[in-house]
Parts: sequence; structure tokens; C-alpha cells
Amino acid sequence: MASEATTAAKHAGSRTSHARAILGPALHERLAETKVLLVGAGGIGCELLKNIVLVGFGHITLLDLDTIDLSNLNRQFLFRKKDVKQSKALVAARTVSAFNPNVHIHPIHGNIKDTQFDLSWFKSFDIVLNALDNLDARRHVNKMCMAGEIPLVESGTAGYLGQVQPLLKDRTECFDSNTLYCVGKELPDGVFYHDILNLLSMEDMWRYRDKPTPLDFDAIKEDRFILRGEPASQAKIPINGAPNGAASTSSAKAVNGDMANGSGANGLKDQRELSLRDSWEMFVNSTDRLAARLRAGEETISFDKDDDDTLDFVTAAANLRSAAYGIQGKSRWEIKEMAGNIIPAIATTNAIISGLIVLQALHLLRKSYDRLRNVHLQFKPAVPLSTITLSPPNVSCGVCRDTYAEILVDPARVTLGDVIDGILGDEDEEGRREVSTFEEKRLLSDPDFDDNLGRTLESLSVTRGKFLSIVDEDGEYETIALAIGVLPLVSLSHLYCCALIFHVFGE
Ligand SMILES: Nc1ncnc2c1ncn2[C@@H]1O[C@H](COP(=O)(O)OP(=O)(O)OP(=O)(O)O)[C@@H](O)[C@H]1O
Ligand SMILES: [Zn+2]
Repeated sequence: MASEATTAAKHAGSRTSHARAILGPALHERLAETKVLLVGAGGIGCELLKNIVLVGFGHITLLDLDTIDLSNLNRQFLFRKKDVKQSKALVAARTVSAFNPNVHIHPIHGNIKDTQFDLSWFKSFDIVLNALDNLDARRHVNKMCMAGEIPLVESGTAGYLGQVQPLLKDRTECFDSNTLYCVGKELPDGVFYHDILNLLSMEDMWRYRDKPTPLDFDAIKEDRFILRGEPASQAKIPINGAPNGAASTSSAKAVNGDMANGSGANGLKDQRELSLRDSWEMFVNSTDRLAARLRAGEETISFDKDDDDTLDFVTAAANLRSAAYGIQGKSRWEIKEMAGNIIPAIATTNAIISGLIVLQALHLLRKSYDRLRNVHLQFKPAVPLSTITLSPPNVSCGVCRDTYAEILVDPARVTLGDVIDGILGDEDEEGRREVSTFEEKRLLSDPDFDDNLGRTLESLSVTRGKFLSIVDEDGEYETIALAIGVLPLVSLSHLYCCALIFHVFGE
């Protein structure tokens, strides 16, 4: 018995001695108390979970919505064939528990966007580590961490490339600061016209190469645009090996019409050579379709080779650029092959990135803010890593600029007007500030639109986990984003606001 106990103690000592030596006893002891949330138990998540368990993080919550797929086994080393179809979070937690029995791991099989994971829940963690694979979930976690001022390390890999980005409210810009949301009207003119004009103004650039042609979209539309001697409707953007006969737009259209569902028609549509005007038309149509989808509520649209709207958009944009610069175009089919090329996930990349995530997490926990870096893993054997110092919060980004507060309410009873009164004060004074309110981009009220003030938050679908933004009409005060939380089970049915909020618009 005695000797067993000694062996166990000796093992415990050797298990932690390296981490302790590297981190120093003070930080090492703090890690045992640190509560970390790891979102995602896929390629990066499995590596990272193993790392943080070995480093000695004491309380780990691991969340993933998915079950294990056979195709995960080549790189998600915490899973075995017998685990297929089981919860990733549960199996990963079980496997790593054996690496360090002193660590408490709490696995959750669920979606991080679920409303039960509201701001109060996020605030119970000291740090959050993202190991996700989609923009939507990343943006959600980013916003929660900005709202709760919780340090976040964001990461991603694609083939040999990877990136790690430490984020903290008021210290760094956020993950959303650089997200491109939609294609505005300015984009085509900017990229295909003004940018090219700008390049043309640099005379030296064009001494030994052909000058590009700025594309005037209005002139193309009216077919008065001449590209290398031909009107837009006749000017073909040459592609490699266009099949005979398919090159003519009109005949391709006729065939498409006759055999709308046949694979032959698709083949022609995908392989025909397009004129400048065809490409312009495809660009305008696909942009309209994508814009309509965004208006209908799709938050982000990612490229998917099987999504015709995105494939048309990329094909058209690529060919317009080819036309402007006089380079060979690509058929829709070629674009599908190139842009839809699935980049293999590489275990080594995930392992390197997971190590870097831990380093940035330690800087955040130590508050060594001057040592934080965005780290890129690149395909350059001589210089595999490059680091960039962090950008400060972005004043034009609503997510990292706004002031956040949490309110605990019963959304079924509290009205929008109650909340506004709670923040501005009840008095109907002359000097009361004028505000408008939003949920995401949805306008709920403004000084001339008060129809919703008497409605409950629930009826306006401003419920647990969502944010109600209050915008000062004069722009003198920062926007306040109120995170909606639920009241504890005591029968406090009316609005309960933190004192903090009353100060924000106070005198
Ligand atoms: N909203 C979400 N909530 C919780 N987990 C999520 C959410 N979105 C994505 N994930 C998880 O993030 C992980 C990302 O890991 P990874 O990129 O390796 O994906 P994968 O599905 O395991 O692999 P692949 O997509 O290559 O088959 C996945 O396990 C996925 O289930
Ligand atoms: Zn931001």
C-alpha cells in the first residue's frame, strides 16, 4: 500500500515537473484554478485539449455539437474506430482524462449558439479557446467574449496554413473587425474600374507589360464598351479548349432551354466561352441573388462549389478580371474544379497551431499584453512562422467598439419601453436623450417609430442569449448592447438592471 502511494506521488511529480519548470510555480499553480472553455473537439480541438490537459489547466469545459465520423480518425487522435457515431466532446474528454487525472473536464454535447449558453454562462470562464470550422459560430463566440470581456484565442487551419489570433475587449480589435459582410454596389466599380485607373496612373508599371483596361459597367450594359476592338457582347474572354459550337452564347442558350434538366445542357453551360457582356450579366445576376439571400436572413454566405449563386459569382468575377488584364479566362467548370478544391486537413498543421494557441493563452492569462501576437503558419520552409502585432479595437466595428451590459429580465413580461425607461430614467423630461433600439440589424424603435414600445421583449424575439442595442441618436454616447439573461427563479418579475447601466447615459 505504502509503496503504491509513493509511486503515485512520484508519477504526479514527474507528470507536472516539466510544465512547472517552464511556467514557473506561480503560473503553474494558477492554471490549476483556471476555468477554460474549449469550443470544438475536431482537428484543432483534439490537439488543443491534449495540450491544455498536459500543461495543467485545472477546469476544462469542452463543447462540440457533432458526433465522430470515420473520416475524422486520421487526425483526431483522441478517437478510435469503436467511437464512431458517439459524441466528440464526451469521447475526447474520456480519452484525455487518463492523461492527467487531476484535471476536471466537463464535456457538453451541444451547439455553442444555444441560448442556454448566455452571457452569464460565458462569464464563468477565465479564458475561451475556439477550435471551430465556421464563421457563424466563430462570430457568435467572439461577440460573447467581447461582451463579457473574456480573453479569447481564435484559430484556424487550411492545409499547410494556419493562424492564431488572441483577442481581448478594449485591447485588440475583434474577430469581426475584418469580416466582409456583403458585396455593395461600390465593389464592382472599385475593383474593376477605379483600382485599374489607379494602377494605370503608375506609368512605370506598364513599360514592359500590357496595360489593363478599366471596365465601365454602364457602358458594358448598354453594349457601347469596346474591349480590344470588339463590343462587349462580341468580345470573347478566351478559355482553354472551348468545345466547338459551345462557344456561341446564343446556341448554348438554345440548347440550355431545350434540355433544361439534361446533363448535356449543364455540360455546355459549364464549359462555354463567355463574352465580356455574358460575364458582366453573370456578375450582376449572381450578386443580386446573393444580396437577396442576405436580405432574407442568411447571415453569411460561404463559397460552396455546389451553390450556383456563389459559383456564378466567383466565375464572373474571375473572368471580368481576366478581361481587364487580357489574361486567359476560365470556364465555369474549370472554376468549379479549382475553387471547389477541397483542401486536405493536415494533422501537423493542427498540432503546430494548437501549440501556438497555448502560448498566446498564457500571455493573456499573465496579462503580458505586449507579448500578444497574431501568428501565421505559412508554407515557407525557411520562415514557417510570421507574427504581427495586434491592431487596436476598430472604431467602425460595432462588436468591439460597443459598451456591453447584462440585464436579467423576464422577457415575457418586460416591454421594450420598460427597458428604455430603465436606462434613460422614467422622467419625461425635456432633456431626455433620443435613442433608437436594434436587435442585430433589426430596427425595433426610434424617435419617430414607437409602435413596439408597449410590446414585450419576448414578442419581439429579444430573448435569452440575444443583444438589445441602444443607440444614442446624437452619437454623443457609445452604443450600449444589453445582453439578455433570465432572472433567477425568485419571483422578481419586473425589470432588474445593473446600477452600471443607469450611469451610461447619466448626466
Ligand atoms: N456551433 C457549434 N457548436 C459547437 N461545435 C461546433 C459548432 N460549429 C462547429 N463545431 C465543431 O467544431 C469542430 C471543427 O473541427 P474540424 O474543422 O476538424 O471539423 P470536422 O467536422 O471534425 O472535420 P471535417 O469538417 O474536415 O470533416 C467540429 O467538431 C464541429 O462539430
Ligand atoms: Zn471588432
